[in-house]
Amino acid sequence: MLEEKVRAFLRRKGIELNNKKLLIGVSGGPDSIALLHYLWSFKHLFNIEIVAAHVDHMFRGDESFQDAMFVRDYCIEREIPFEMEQIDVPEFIEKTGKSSQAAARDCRYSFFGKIAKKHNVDYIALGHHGDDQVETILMRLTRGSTGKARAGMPFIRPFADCFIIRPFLCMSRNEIEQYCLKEGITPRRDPSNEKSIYSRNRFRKEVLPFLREENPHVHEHFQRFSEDLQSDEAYLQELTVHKMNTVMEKKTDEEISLDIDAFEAMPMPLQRRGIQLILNYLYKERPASLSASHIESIFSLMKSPHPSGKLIFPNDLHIVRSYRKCHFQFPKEPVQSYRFQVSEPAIIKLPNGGSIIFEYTDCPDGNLNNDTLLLDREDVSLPLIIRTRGAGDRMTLKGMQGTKKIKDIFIDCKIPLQERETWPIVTDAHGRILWVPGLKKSHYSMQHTSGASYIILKYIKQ
Ligand SMILES: Nc1ncnc2c1ncn2[C@@H]1O[C@H](COP(=O)(O)OP(=O)(O)OP(=O)(O)O)[C@@H](O)[C@H]1O
Repeated sequence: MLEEKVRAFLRRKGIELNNKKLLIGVSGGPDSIALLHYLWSFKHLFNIEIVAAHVDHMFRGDESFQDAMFVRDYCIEREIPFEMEQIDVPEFIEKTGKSSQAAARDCRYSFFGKIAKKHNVDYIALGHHGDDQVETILMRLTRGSTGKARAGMPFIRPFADCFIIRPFLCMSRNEIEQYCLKEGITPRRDPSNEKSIYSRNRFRKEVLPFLREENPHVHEHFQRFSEDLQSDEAYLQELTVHKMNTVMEKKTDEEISLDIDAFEAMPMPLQRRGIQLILNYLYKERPASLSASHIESIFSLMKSPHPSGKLIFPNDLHIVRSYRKCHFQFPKEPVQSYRFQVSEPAIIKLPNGGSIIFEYTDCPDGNLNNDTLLLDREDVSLPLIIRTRGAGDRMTLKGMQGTKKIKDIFIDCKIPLQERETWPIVTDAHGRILWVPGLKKSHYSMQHTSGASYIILKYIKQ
């Protein structure tokens, strides 16, 4: 019996309808009219308040208006408050370019949200049933969905300050039809439910009969599968968030950097979810063209024997591997190359976020590491030039014979590709490279010898 099964299902899901207010989305088809009837007939027993809501999508002219009238009349006869709206979905499709199903859904849900607020309801109940669930799961698996999308429709989810629930997920289409017959309800039939142009209808007609033949209770097993997968998924998701916070750095809303070694030490199921997490964070709206093969290509990039490489994803998301780091970012405005001249004490702010401090000193203190350069005031030709790298730049390193390419210094010091473009280089007035701040000094750099007068340059990285 439908009544007992639904009550047991709601009990198992921990939903207490007593003293609650519900909005029911009623299309006039068998499932939602049966749901309305079911909740209405238990109104006093449950002590619930119900409101019915119908949207005329204006797809089928007078026929769809008659659906609305059917639901309205049903409600008037039973003194059920009724809300309806005619929404010009064909016009909405024209404006947005959405598919007819997606457009109708968007319009419907925004109406539900509005009416749910108006009546201050606890739940919005929809008529999706177990066969819808089987179709949804199979369609999503066939299309290649990931994560919790594979689990189909949730029984409950938050929506517009209340919750959407689907009390009929435990029932088959056939059981609902039987209930309608028993209760003397003659639902409206939407002819588009028969059209094979819709993928759902093909699953309904071709796949469902086979499964039902194999096992008449197939929808119950799919529903269990859906619930188990959703709870496993929620748990793994929580673990993933926790772990990912230790291996990635959110630099901005549009940039995340990942430590590859720490990431690869995570268990594989968390790695896959971790990548999804990054993509969901960066893509505010996930592009439809993003597929499982994109995720695979990120793993290949990180595992590649080459220390650097780049992928370009939909909407121009760049994924750049540089040594043991992987950067996910939407490219910023390209940073222009720069060139500053300095011949007296000053602080030069660099476009890469760092700065260089120019000072005079007779008595430098502190340790003279690669972030500090000491020059003899008598020897150096001013102005000093602070600029980005140029093709063929070379310098003579302190304590070494011959010259070395600046490019090789960046490679030896494992400076990520994108940082090299904006890294400062300091030369004297003749263009001789004196210093690659933070990395290497040339043989022009001095050790402190008392008595002389110096220029001291300090590099403060971002
Ligand atoms: N035009 C509508 N107005 C109000 N609610 C709707 C409308 N269309 C769908 N719904 C709600 O969304 C649920 C799922 O819709 P879907 O389009 O998948 O099914 P349906 O074939 O319309 O189902 P039904 O047999 O209830 O007509 C319906 O059961 C109903 O609760």
